[in-house]
Amino acid sequence: MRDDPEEGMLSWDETVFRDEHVFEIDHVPETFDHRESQLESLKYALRPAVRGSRPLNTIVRGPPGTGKTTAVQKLFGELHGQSSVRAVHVNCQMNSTRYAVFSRVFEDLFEYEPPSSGISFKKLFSQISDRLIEDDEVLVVALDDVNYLFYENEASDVLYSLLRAHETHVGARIGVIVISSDLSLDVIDELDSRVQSVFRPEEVFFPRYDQSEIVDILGERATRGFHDGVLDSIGLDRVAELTAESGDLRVGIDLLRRAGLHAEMRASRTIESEDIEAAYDKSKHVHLSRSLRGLSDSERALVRVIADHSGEQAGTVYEVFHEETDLGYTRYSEIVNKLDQLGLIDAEYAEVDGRGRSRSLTLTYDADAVKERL
Ligand SMILES: Nc1ncnc2c1ncn2[C@@H]1O[C@H](COP(=O)(O)OP(=O)(O)OP(=O)(O)O)[C@@H](O)[C@H]1O
Repeated sequence: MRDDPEEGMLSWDETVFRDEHVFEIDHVPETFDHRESQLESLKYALRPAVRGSRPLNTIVRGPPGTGKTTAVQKLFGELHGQSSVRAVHVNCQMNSTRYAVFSRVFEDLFEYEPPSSGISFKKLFSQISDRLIEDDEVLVVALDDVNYLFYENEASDVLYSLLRAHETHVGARIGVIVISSDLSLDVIDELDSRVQSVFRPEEVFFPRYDQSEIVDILGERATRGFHDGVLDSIGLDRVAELTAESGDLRVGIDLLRRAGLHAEMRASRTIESEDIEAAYDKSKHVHLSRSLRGLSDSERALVRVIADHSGEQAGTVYEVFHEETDLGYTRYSEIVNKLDQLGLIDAEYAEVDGRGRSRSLTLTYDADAVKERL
């Protein structure tokens, strides 16, 4: 008897997923529970904009994957119906210079991109302000992942321009929501004093979800995403437990999706513990993947070198890096600092055999996991 090659496989139209899209990274969930007080505070800060005044500037802080972006996007979605408000969300990981941030705002207002060069920042800003005044709109800019502006030394310039707009462009009304997931970064403290004197934001904090909240949120997502009976409560509890280890809800959402795919690969119509454990090996690194995604070529090159020379002295690492990229020491030091601030490496000063203090550079993640994702 011939083996049936189809045996042990689900047919093309058999799947554990009812709607796989709900597990995608940019899916905005329909239900958004456990963030009532944060939404209230944000709404309070934004309310003046609806009446045509500048909103209260706000700083949103909290660890990764705690719903900060989603909360702001939900409220911006509601504001889009208001003719007096223009709400623009800027991802600072992707737009990490002042020119790039304002280009995003320009693009939102004019529905086309400004030239990437050949027009001065001043001109770009004037066009934005003129447009706002002409349309009688209040602008709210959400600077998401603002920590990236600090790593590039652009934060003070960006905020200064936005916050002083009503003085430099009379009639322009602009407010900012600054979002940071880097808890070691003291946003206000790190700004120039000229910015500090005009930036006194409201603060909204997003704590980690506790395990029962995670069960609740992921359970809702699983109900929408999987067919009935695919994931039982024991499986859901395990996913929540693994998610709570990092506190990043993204791990849990990714884990649900990968566990579903793993079950399908075994031709199973239900997710079992082996699917969850196997999937977790990849899902636990979603934060790492995200940090690596925004890096430039030379930054990636340095991560690669450190992965091969983890724990060695900064001077030794520099020699290898310079050999590969031809970049100088100043740029090298800047990149080391950025990778350190991103939590990808630990750059610690230590005594070296009586020769004074030097930094040693250590990768904070497993080297293979990093290299696989570069
Ligand atoms: N209360 C919630 N209900 C449903 N889904 C949620 C909730 N909070 C967060 N999520 C989901 O978790 C994921 C991460 O949320 P979000 O991107 O808003 O986090 P964040 O705090 O902005 O993270 P980061 O600081 O890393 O950018 C998203 O896919 C979002 O849909």
